[in-house]
Amino acid sequence: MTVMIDGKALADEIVQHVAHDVLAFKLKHKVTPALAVVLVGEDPASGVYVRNKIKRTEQSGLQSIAHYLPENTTQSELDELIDQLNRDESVHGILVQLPLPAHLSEPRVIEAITPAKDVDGFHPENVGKLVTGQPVLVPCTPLGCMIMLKRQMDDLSGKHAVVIGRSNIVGKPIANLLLQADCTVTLVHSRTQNIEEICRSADILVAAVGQPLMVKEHWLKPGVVVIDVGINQISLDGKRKLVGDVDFNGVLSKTAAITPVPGGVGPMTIACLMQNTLTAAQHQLGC
Ligand SMILES: Nc1nc2c(c(=O)[nH]1)N[C@@H](CN(C=O)c1ccc(C(=O)N[C@@H](CCC(=O)O)C(=O)O)cc1)CN2
Ligand SMILES: [Mg+2]
Repeated sequence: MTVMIDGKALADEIVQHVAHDVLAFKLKHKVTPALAVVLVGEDPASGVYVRNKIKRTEQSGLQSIAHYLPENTTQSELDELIDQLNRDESVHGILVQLPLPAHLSEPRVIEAITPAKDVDGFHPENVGKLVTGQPVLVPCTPLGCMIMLKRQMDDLSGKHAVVIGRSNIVGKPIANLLLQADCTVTLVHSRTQNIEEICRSADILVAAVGQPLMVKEHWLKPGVVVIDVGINQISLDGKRKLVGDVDFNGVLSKTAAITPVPGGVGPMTIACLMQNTLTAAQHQLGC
């Protein structure tokens, strides 16, 4: 019997915990930690994620500040808004929803956010801290994955963790977090040879590649714990369906535990954003 790792239930638990700590923070400092979320354009999926972030921000007792900018926003207009949010002492966390429209530079925007307010953990200074083992603001999806793994496994030490995908948002940071948890880490990607063979030696498999149903039953060792970061829309029997990077139904005979899509990693990403906003506020107020 495989364990279904319930990301939604765990996310609810984290948000409740954050709400408790936010209350204590407010009583102590007479300040409400605030998260500013910036959405540029009309991407429907981004719109859903931003709405959910705002809902969770309010549930956590944090102050939510939303900036909706039109698709044709210029780079200098966006730079100007970020600069204003950086200087505003009542704002503790800043998040610019990705992807941005093609005419805007994501690296430039990420680097414009002051590292202390970078609740996404994407700024090179925060990436450097993560890689050198002094993490403060850790990217939300990898943080959520690690919380789920630690809940599921007594000890990660010495386990072979295979990460599929080398993105800055998920693959690279999670490989570093697994390394810090004393796993032996292999990061594989589209140019890797023998990818199936490498995956078959994994005790922990993290799939973050954006290829629907790519990981099949014969890629897995019995007893593996699978974290599926993929969120892919496919058309099945004429209906749109959300699936992960792992062939969920096909692999259940092999897995000791697995995250579903939806209801696995996704909700944890938003819960960890709440945790990061509180962490950012605590650091800014010197506690
Ligand atoms: N600035 C950022 N941009 C993006 C990030 C990020 O962490 N920071 N990550 C993703 C999108 N994302 C959060 O922003 C995100 C994606 C998915 C979910 C989620 O809860 N998914 C649900 C399914 C939702 C659906 O029905 O479509 C699930 O998996 O259960 C939350 C957050 C890229 N951009
Ligand atoms: Mg761009």
